[in-house]
Amino acid sequence: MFNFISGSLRRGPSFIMKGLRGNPSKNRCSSDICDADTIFALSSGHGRCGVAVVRISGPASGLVLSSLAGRTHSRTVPRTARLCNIIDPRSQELLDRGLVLWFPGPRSFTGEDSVEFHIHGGPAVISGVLQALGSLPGVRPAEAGEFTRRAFHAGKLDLTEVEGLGDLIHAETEAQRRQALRQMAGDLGQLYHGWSQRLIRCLAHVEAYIDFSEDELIEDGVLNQVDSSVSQLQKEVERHLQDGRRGERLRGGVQVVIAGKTNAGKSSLLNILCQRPVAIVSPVAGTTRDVVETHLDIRGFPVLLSDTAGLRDTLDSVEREGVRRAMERVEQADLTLAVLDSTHLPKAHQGVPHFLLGHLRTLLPGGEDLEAALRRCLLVINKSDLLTDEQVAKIQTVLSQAEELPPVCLMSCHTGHGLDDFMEALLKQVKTLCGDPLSGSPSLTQARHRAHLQRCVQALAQYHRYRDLDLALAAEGVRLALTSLGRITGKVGPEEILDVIFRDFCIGK
Ligand SMILES: Nc1nc2c(ncn2[C@@H]2O[C@H](COP(=O)(O)OP(=O)(O)OP(=O)(O)O)[C@@H](O)[C@H]2O)c(=O)[nH]1
Ligand SMILES: [K+]
Ligand SMILES: [Mg+2]
Repeated sequence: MFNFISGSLRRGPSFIMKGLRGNPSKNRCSSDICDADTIFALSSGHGRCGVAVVRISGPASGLVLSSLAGRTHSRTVPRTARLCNIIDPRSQELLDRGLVLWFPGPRSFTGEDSVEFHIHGGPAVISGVLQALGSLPGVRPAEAGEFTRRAFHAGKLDLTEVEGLGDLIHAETEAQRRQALRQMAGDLGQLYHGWSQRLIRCLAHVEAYIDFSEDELIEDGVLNQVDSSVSQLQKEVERHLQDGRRGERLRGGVQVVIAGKTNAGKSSLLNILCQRPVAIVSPVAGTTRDVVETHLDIRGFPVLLSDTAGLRDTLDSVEREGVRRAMERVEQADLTLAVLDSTHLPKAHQGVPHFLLGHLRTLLPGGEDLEAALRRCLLVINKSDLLTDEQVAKIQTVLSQAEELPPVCLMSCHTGHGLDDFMEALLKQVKTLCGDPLSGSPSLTQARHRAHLQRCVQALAQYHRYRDLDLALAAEGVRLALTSLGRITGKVGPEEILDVIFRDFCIGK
């Protein structure tokens, strides 16, 4: 597409470097730490355990190996476990017998020379080995996250991968683990990296146009191509942003609130879901006042479940505060379980759907439209054991025909009738709210990603706004968009732009 460019390199590529500084060979990080130190840490969990792993990284790792394991690294096969006596270099006392692994840089997690000791997990063994390590010159305990930070500095991981690793360590449910693994494997980083590559190309072309179009070295069509690339990218980023917060929700847990009138059986439902008596259940209306929260794993999906005070008008100021908090929770919730006492339904069954809609109207937040609120709701008609079989059958028939209602479950916390159907309905909603972490394009998982992506979209709009007014300002928009993406991955270096210049512009050279 370019007909030029012998002239471009004569002028030099400095035009492209504006605003992009930094060490081109490494990822950048806000605080620069001294990587000359060799660091060590207990990498397995604290407390008594069968095997503990102590990790060492840095230039003195070879010294550590010879001092504690009596072997020089030149005699040690890399990445192969070997049973050794582990000795205290000060006293030559035997500390333990364990496995030793040698990872010469750059093929290690941090990119530096590294060693791992797999030792017995008793506190005295661990502290003996840690003290022996600390006695060596140039070797010190690691700061929190320092191994990962070194891996980032060495370009082994981008920021999204670092976050994925952190999420994996904290993942409590299967779906969270899947999402974290995917992010750690670089799926999200690659998506953003791909977008960055396209923007770099756009920027390079606009800058080149600014610098060389007067010399008629560039075809006119170049800017039109940039226009459509920027528009296309803008659409993709916007689509990625309109994910209903699925990835963030899966990472942080789905907020589910149980709400309804007093004595509907809300706390009974909470206790069934948790399979233990978390909240007090009693026939006294107004038993629950505070919000009672528990974490649940619903078939691999994380849920933060809250039981709330029953809704009623009351003069009791403490209960009123409870009701206020309940309403607040409903407003913030991803999903509301609206619980109702089945004996309160109208006797004329045809009137049930209308009655239920009226009930939901009083319960769900008034600010947004009811339809949107209904999508985030599951109706639970409790105490079915107090109805006759005939009544249950009639209500179920009426409900199955009521299309305007959210999913409804007729059940009993006392007998467990309808509980399986309720669990299925709940799982379905939770799954929809979290999405499938393995299918489709990877989800953004943090508010930080969202903020930078929103800035990216705004910056791309700046390109369009100034395209015909001031090309330099338009280019600045692309540069800002690029920086926003770079902030997510932690990667934005001039070398990437130089690559494009050399690849695209130096035809035949
Ligand atoms: N028959 C019957 N009684 C139930 C059922 N579920 C709950 N109850 C009873 O209903 C009463 C109220 O139950 P709770 O779970 O305390 O109701 P709640 O909605 O939390 O009440 P508040 O916290 O006061 O708003 C208790 O006596 C429960 O034993 C049910 O499925 N069938
Ligand atoms: K009660
Ligand atoms: Mg209660």
